Amino acid sequence: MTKQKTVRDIALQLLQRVSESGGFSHILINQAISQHQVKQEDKGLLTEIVYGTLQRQMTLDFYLEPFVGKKKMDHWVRTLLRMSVYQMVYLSRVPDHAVINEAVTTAKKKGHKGISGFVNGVLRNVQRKGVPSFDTITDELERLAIETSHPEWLVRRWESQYGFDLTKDMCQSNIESKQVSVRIQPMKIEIKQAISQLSEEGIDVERSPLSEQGLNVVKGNVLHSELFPESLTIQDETSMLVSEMLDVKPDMKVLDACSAPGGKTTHIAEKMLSQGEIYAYDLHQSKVKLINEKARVLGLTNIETKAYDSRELEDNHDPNTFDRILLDAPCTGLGVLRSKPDIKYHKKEDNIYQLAQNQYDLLRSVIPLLKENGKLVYSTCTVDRHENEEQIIQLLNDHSELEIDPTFFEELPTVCHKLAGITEYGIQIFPQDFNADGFFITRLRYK
Ligand SMILES: C[S@@+](CC[C@H](N)C(=O)[O-])C[C@H]1O[C@@H](n2cnc3c(N)ncnc32)[C@H](O)[C@@H]1O
Repeated sequence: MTKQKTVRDIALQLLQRVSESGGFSHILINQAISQHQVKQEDKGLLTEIVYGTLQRQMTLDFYLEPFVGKKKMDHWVRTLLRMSVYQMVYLSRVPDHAVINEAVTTAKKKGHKGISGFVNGVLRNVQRKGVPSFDTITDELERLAIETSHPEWLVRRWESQYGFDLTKDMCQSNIESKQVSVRIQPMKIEIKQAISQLSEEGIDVERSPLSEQGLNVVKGNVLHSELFPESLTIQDETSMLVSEMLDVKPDMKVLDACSAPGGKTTHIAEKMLSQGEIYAYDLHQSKVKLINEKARVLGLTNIETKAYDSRELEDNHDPNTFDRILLDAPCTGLGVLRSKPDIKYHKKEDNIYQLAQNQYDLLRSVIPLLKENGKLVYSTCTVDRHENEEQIIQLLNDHSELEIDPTFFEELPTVCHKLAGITEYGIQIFPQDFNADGFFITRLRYK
């Protein structure tokens, strides 16, 4: 790290960039770590400050309100106050005086004496008087929104769709850290062997109940394992469940219509033991390259990629072609707010309806390509009935020749059978169910 850039300087810069560009925080963090050569021991603190401040942005503004009122300030000053209060309230290992001193130094460097005096005054007041209590908010949905830092429209929408208790659990789980999981490449290592090698490397894992290739990390950093990345891929276990439910066999012809960056495509390819054929499409060449790179690292050769608009695949493939189709559709991503907390501040309710139209167009365009005895999995990483169950209801209305594959429910892992999100149209997995990403998954077939 260069001398003049401290971890907190980098954190401030990153938070500014995320809010200005709406860019994804995990990508920016990784770039900053390599660009500033952040030391190993500082990576954790940097990640914690950036994610924590983003994850709790609305809560932090609520905490600051009595001390700053409606005062106009530059965006970077607000960001500096937010990240400082985040550390004072949530990071017990960092002493308050150190946080305040560093914030004041940054304010002096970036602004002028007046600003550093203001930052000093606000933070010392927070330290002396403490942050306000949520009990002052009488409306329970507004309180939940502020307490867990979710936009109020979203909390109200979830409550109307899933009820208060589920919504509360979901909001709470969205601000906690989630389970890290990995998928083994079974052509390179057997799962038992992977468990014992990881254990020798000081990494404790448990088998995932959702995928036979999945391991949940209990202790240690898998990125440091010798098995990574050729034999291990980082992937949420709920995401693994999607490819499991596609029920592929090695000799099949498979379409993955929205496939970048290739997490599920490569899982499917592994399940097919790199045999058969997978056609993996995505809109842009730059994204398609990511799939090729993943496949290369994992040694998979049965994937043919192409930049293509999957709403027009009928021009590229004959009807009745594929044994299996996966449509892992572009969506609002409301199930992955823990990894991408910026989504909750940028997405608007209208986006749900815009994306739903796109999802439906994609669904309608891939259906004719399914073989008569084929299976089509529709999935999203979002939690919203309009993008999920309601799409399927509409599709079944418009296509009376289709039905939900009844064997889908039988094949779901036992741990899923009693989940609150199971309906006759598929399964909605909430983030709190497995401490992992929220997903909707269903499977269709011809009657
Ligand atoms: C949820 S992501 C897919 C994630 C991927 N299945 C994985 O597991 O790594 C949805 C993808 O759909 C792509 N997409 C959006 N509209 C599309 C279209 N009309 N045709 C093809 N791909 C599209 C997006 O670029 C995005 O990469």
